[in-house]
Amino acid sequence: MMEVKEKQFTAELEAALESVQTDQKDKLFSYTEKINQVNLYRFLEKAAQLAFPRTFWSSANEDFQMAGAGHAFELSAEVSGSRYDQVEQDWNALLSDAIIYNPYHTSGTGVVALGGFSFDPLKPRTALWRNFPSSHFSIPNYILTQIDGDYYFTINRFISYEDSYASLLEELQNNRQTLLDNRGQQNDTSVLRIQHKKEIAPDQWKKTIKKATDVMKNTSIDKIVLAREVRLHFNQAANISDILKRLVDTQSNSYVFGYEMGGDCFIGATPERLVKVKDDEVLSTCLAGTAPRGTTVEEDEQIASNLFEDPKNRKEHNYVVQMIRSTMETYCSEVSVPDEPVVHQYKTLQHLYTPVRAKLKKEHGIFSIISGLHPTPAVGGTPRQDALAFIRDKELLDRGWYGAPIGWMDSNNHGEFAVALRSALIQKDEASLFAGCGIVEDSIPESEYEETKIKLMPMLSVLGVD
Ligand SMILES: C=C(O[C@@H]1C=C(C(=O)O)C=C[C@H]1O)C(=O)O
Ligand SMILES: [Mg+2]
Repeated sequence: MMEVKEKQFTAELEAALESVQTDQKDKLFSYTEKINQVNLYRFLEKAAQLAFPRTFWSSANEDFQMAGAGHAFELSAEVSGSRYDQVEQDWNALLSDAIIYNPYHTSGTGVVALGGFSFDPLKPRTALWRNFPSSHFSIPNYILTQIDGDYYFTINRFISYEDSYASLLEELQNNRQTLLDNRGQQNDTSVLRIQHKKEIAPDQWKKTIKKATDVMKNTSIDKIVLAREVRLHFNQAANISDILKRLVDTQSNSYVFGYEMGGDCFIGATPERLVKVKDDEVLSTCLAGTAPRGTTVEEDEQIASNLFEDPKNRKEHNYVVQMIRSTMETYCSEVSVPDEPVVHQYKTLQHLYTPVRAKLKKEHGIFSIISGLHPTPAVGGTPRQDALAFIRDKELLDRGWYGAPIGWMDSNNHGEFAVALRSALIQKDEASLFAGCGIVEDSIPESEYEETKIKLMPMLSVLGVD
């Protein structure tokens, strides 16, 4: 730390400790500084060496990235109905007492909570997701933020009145030094290989699709999203920071996330924004309807125009648009949705895409919108409750955090959540991958199966070779 900054830091820390002791109340202390460039993946490696659980977020165009180390404070709610309210209340309570030094007021610096929810709190949790509660947010102890090429470093420490100034200072300065030290061994050069790949009950999955299409022919259910799991076994423990880097490098137009809990890490590169809030500006995305990429430009364009014209894919997509538009109208004004989707291209596939823009009504925040939107018919179905009941009853998978909101929010009430698709739960030398499809009345099980394969490809390719 430069001399002048160090003085500032020690003065702020001292004042924070004094405030905690005077009020006899534990408080979160947060200190942000601007720093020179630091490699985010190296930061994550150092965090692992210090045994800190890690968090990571990279926005779709990579101009905003956060890497977190440790949990200075955790927000978690197991209650199902009001889990969004509970997290929001705890977050507001934490902020109301927090002692924040942050001259930059830049999104994603200072007191930032990263976290997410499970897909369906009413589905019994299995051992697979034992480390991931129904909702969990972390205010990391240390956050490295990159915005448009500028770097910020935040220290968050929950201070108790029993803490001593000298040991606090030593702890924070030592960790800061280790985490921001860009030297040391380069990333592991050993090659991760997939030794064993097991598709979990693919035939039964296809049968469930048939069941769903039968149900849709005879009831008012229009769409049900069904997902399946692939379990991998590697030659060695997977290196999380390497995999996150590979996802960022290879998956353009995608949010890359990582969330570590109890040694397991949920990672993904998802194309789907659920909601972004910056001041009163709200953005959401309708994404559904899928086709592969072509091998030539002509073939690619032909596939895209077929996708755009295809009634079955347009149907899948329109259910999402209708639902997101009506939900946004509840919480926002000036909701603007184009009449037609466009085709967006990703590494291995193309999607129908409709962006949504709106202005947040004063009485609402990001959590009201999340609670209204999740699960959209892109991951649940329509009508929502009937589709969810079918999934809960018939899908073999414990989705855990797959298909659910994952993201961040800060003390300026800025935040963004994506839908956790194209994702995997890494458990040392094993991993579970997830992919699903929007099933409508005219879905063909075999084609939906092929669709899941192209959705699994990006994750399989960064996790090694067969
Ligand atoms: C369910 C997933 O993706 C969803 C399903 C899609 C579809 O069926 O066309 C497309 C995008 C998402 O809405 C997934 O990737 O697992
Ligand atoms: Mg589809």
